[in-house]
Amino acid sequence: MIQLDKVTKQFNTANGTLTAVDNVSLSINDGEIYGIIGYSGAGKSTMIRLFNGLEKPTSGSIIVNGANITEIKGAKLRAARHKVSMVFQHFNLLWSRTVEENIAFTLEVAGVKKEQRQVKVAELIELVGLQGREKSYPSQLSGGQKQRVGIARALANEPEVLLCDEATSALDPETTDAILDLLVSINERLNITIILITHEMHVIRKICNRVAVMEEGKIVEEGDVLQVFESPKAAVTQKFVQQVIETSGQKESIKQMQEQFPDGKLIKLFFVGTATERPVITQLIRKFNVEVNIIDGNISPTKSGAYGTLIVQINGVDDDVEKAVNYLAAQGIKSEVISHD
Ligand SMILES: Nc1ncnc2c1ncn2[C@@H]1O[C@H](COP(=O)(O)OP(=O)(O)OP(=O)(O)O)[C@@H](O)[C@H]1O
Repeated sequence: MIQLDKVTKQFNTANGTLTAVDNVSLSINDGEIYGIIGYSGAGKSTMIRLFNGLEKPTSGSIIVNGANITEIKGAKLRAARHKVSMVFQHFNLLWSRTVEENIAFTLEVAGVKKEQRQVKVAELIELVGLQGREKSYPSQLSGGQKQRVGIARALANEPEVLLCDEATSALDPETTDAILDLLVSINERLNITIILITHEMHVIRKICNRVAVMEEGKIVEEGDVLQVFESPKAAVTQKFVQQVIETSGQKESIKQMQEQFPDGKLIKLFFVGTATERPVITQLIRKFNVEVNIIDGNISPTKSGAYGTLIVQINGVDDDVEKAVNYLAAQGIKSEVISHD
């Protein structure tokens, strides 16, 4: 468990005191994937550096797995830091070393014997899916492969916490998804706590259990990812949520849709934590005497179920349409009628 209690970090600059992290309290459970999201300058990098003692808070306390890293020093601090590893946006690899030598480096520094190092490196290469690339140099790897090396290296000394500093921001969307999948499988296989910072809500939605939204050094909102998606309170959170839920169609006016589909009822369905494997729309057509056209939608999986919206046109006699809408409600799918015929 990681606990921050009223943590503030200030920097002295030429223009006076700058508060990068402002009175932040939060707790992160063992084994969860916790995301911190914010725009540039919100204080995310400073926050993540506080977790491994790279920055010292101006005030407040940080407890990582029982150790108050704001108070301990020397060997105790080094041991506590050992349990927290970091993955970087720009990989931070040693360019003159091969993949296996990069991963072995942390073990060399820790004084692990050669035979043990070789076993561990082989294990890590398999874990991150880099078999066959052991002898390659970083310059011969794709961005995604470089980040796999960065992740393997971070895991070499068997940390309890993995910090990811914009670990996918330098990657294209497909590679981002593959690296996020890898982080989830590492979290599940090794039961390691992952804390990531990002400016992309897609990353939060895809892999995090909980999220904290940062603005001007403060946590302005915090909670389960689905809950935050369902009812974002702070303006900045609403903006982030929009990033992932608006489809091209929904960005256009609803009025246009109403003109294009004048018959029946246009209904917006909200899927929040819904099991996507249930064929709800098929059941709707089978059970009721209605026709359903899917007009627009954006539903994506989160760690706790599907999240998103679907706009459908339901055609039929009033009574049947109403029954169909009630059926959806009974299935836990909220709906909003956006037009009547
Ligand atoms: N060492 C430092 N000295 C002075 N000011 C700093 C220092 N590090 C960060 N800051 C300031 O603290 C504020 C928060 O910066 P931080 O890098 O933590 O934000 P961020 O959310 O990570 O932004 P980005 O995504 O652009 O890195 C900024 O105003 C930044 O200029």
